[in-house]
Amino acid sequence: MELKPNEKLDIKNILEDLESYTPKRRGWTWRTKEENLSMGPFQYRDASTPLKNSVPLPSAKYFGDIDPQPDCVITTEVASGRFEDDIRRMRMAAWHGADHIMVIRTAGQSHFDGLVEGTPQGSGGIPITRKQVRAQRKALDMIEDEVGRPINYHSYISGVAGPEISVMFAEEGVNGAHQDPQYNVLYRNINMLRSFVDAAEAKSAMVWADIAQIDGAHNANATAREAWKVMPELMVQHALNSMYSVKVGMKKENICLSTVPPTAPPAPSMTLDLPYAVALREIFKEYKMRAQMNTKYMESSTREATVTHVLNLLISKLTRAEIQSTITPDEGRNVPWHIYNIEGLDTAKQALVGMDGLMDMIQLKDDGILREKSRELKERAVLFMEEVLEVGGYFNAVEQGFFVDSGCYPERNGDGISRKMDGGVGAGTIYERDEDYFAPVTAHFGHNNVAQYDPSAVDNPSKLIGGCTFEKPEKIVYIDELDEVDNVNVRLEETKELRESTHVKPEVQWMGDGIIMLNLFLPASKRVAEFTALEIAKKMGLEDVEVIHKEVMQTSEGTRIELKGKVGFSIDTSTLVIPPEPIVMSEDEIREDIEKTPMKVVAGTVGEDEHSVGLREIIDIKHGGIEKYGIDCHYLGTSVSLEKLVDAAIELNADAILASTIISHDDIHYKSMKRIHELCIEKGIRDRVMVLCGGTQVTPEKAVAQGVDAGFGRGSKGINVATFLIEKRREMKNED
Ligand SMILES: Cc1ncc(COP(=O)(O)O)c(/C=N/CC[C@H](N)C(=O)O)c1O
Repeated sequence: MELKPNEKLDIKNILEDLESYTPKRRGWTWRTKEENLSMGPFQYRDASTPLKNSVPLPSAKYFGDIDPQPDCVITTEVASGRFEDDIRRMRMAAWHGADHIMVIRTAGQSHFDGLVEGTPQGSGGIPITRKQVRAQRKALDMIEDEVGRPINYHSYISGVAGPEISVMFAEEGVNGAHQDPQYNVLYRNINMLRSFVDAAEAKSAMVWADIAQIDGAHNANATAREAWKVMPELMVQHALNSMYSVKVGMKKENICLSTVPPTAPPAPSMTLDLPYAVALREIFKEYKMRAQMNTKYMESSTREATVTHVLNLLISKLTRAEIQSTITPDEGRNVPWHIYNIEGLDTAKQALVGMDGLMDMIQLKDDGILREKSRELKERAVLFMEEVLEVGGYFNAVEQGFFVDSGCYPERNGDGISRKMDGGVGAGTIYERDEDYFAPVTAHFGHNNVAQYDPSAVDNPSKLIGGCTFEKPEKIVYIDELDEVDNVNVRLEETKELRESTHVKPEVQWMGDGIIMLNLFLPASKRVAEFTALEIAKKMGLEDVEVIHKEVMQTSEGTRIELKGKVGFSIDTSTLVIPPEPIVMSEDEIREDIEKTPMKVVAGTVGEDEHSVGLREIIDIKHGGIEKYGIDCHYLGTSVSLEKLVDAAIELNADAILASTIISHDDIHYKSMKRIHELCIEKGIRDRVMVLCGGTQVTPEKAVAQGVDAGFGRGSKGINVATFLIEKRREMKNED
């Protein structure tokens, strides 16, 4: 099914016939670099092939709506718990430049000792199931065709059912996955021996399916007490998982090290994080870098998180990152919401495009603290690895609490995460394969006694059963639903009214969740402001109100509060009176009309307003202004008094007055409009002079309510104004 940009995704259509869906391709896709790409008035040195459909940055309108794409893959993490709603967010993300969709799993899935089936709702993530994976990969097939760039689908291969999930991912064409046995051990307390045996099996299936691997080192950043102190250990963790993967047969270009700049301001981030980033890339030259944004030092200020993210992006730019993972600015306060996934993506695109060509102009110093610190970190990492060997290897080192110790190795605080070799989930569940063990499957790791049945099948064991599910997808046992209540069909029924009618409710992550946000300032101390805000929200009729961000402006003078709350109603959009979009005449039609009947206008920025750019763009030829159609414009400049503007219209016998104002304090812009209208009446010209007013804070309907003929808000262009002038003049002529 081909998606149409002006039509919503049909989730029911995506769910149809999933039992026979097979993936279009396997493996990871990198972007295609476009050397010296020309876009609009510019040349780009670090860009990739542009998209067919996308949403440019807001300021792209100044440059012909260009939307250049950085050369690295850009990730967004999506997982609200309802995969059907996440599919819509994936489409929004793809239009904002994401080509790597990472699906967070429902809390604790790592401890499920088997595959989950059906489509249960998750918490903090999605229960990864075959049906849900198929639905999302099928949707991404359509979405990637719509935006014109392959999209990598990604989730996690970890936990007690790691191998089973890996096989399922290989069967279903999943393109990327986290796989790192150290994650099981340190963060999910799964038995270390089981974890590494499972990892060999899981990685083998990944190798067969060409799945790109991301490791779990970033978790040490997030878990350590002082994240900058685990840098030596991180390099050891990267080395252990990378080399283990190579030994299993994974190609190095599919091994992506998950690296997070460890700190954030007010730490002196660059002097701490950049040496580490340089050291890491010097040691792991042959591997890919997956740069993740810092999530440890992230509070509920989305602004602060965004600045930290931009500093993280600078580090990626100064060193290298083949995958740039974006974390939504609100990770510090909620499960990521639609709008924040998009903000994270736009932050990455904006910063990376803004830094296009940077490394052709600067280079990192070859001496000084950068190199000294980088060297020191590498030495500490080597010492760490040497001591691991001294104590008898990784498993012993884990038992002795080597990892995530908050000392900066070789200093130790003794507070590392220690696990017992014979402890944890899945302990004692490894069984030696019998001599006559045989599994007729592809990409199986370890001893598989095929020759006993057919020496010619040693490299292709599944030949003995005519192919396994990897060669014969029709052998996959597809289970649709297991739970009659907790499944997508029930959820779709519950939200049917909103999906299949003209009723609309606000939402942050789920269709119909009704949640909105309020952003307000209260001239009160933090605690008083918090409870005042809650009271305001209740009086507004919001339900389940919760403050999600408090920011002191000054202890007693004021506090900024952000809160969320639910609206209990929906709006039937079919009952709304929505004024038609202003139609735009063709340039030729406008020119012909002006040639036939010349037009003269006076224009100025009024009152005490010195902003001239907006009006100049409406007037000047080079901005596509109305002069290009032959309209005779008399521009009076800025801070023009209202009387002077009206008098000029009289002296010049103008057909129209164009007044611009950006300043909107105390609604001064609307008061000025009303006054211009009144002055034209008082001076007896109102019936023959058109009055148009514009500015970034102008709402057309409110402008007309002041008595003027038209208002033009943010984004208006010369052709909009010219169209109105022609049409209004025709209307006035017909009335005469
Ligand atoms: C190596 C590894 N395996 C599994 C999981 C997840 O495993 P559960 O399903 O048990 O939560 C993770 C999680 N990482 C955090 C995601 C981060 N926001 C990221 O972008 O990387 C992991 O790092």
